[in-house]
Amino acid sequence: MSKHSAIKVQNLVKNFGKDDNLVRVIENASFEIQKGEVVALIAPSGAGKTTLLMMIGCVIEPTSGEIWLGENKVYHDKWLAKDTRRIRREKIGFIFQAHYLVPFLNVLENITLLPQANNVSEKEAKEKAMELLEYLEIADKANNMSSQLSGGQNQRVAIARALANNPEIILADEPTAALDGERAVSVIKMLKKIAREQNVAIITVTHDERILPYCDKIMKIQNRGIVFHELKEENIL
Ligand SMILES: Nc1ncnc2c1ncn2[C@@H]1O[C@H](COP(=O)(O)OP(=O)(O)OP(=O)(O)O)[C@@H](O)[C@H]1O
Repeated sequence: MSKHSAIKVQNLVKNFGKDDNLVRVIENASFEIQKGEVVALIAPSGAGKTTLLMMIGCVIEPTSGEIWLGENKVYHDKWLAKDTRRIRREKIGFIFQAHYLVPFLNVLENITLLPQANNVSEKEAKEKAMELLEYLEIADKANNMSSQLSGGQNQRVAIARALANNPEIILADEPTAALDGERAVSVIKMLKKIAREQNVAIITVTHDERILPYCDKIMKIQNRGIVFHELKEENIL
């Protein structure tokens, strides 16, 4: 296990159901993603992108195999940690296509919600949130409600929320799908900056060709396994 490794997966298998209803989604997938890397996960609908992301995020239990997050082995044919929610809270930031900000809380409150649930003081959580909003150039919206923000602004708030716990890994499920070209590129550039400056590994599920040139690698689910493509124009989709 190298100290630069953020995610390592070995012989991962995921089936849903059994007998006649058995659905084989992932079979013997093995790969490693380094800290600071931005990886695009692409595959046809139903190929298992969300399932793979949610297994890495300790949300869906694999059928078998091994998963390391940083230096911690979290899964080996069963969860090795008693409390997977805690791993999730401490190590992982999630960003979704729809931003899922809480509508009756303002921007600042949305970002401080999780750190406060993790026993960070209100003052400290707010300071960190303001720092993130400034970094994402949206500090002037701190006291606005989500409904008063544009799609791109809400998505930046969702990124700030995902970063609020200093995660080692960000898992994003189509974060730019709802955005026009310019905003999509601005969001992926932001994610790349975060990956580089904060040494965070990012996997982003995407159907969005516009953002691929900003990723370091493309990871595809093919024949229920994982293959990587370096980013050369002719390999894109
Ligand atoms: N809880 C479940 N029970 C049974 N089958 C499931 C369950 N969740 C997902 N599946 C099946 O697993 C496969 C992979 O689903 P998944 O949502 O991971 O695909 P995806 O690549 O993210 O698709 P999309 O691009 O359409 O979002 C699909 O065939 C789906 O029907």
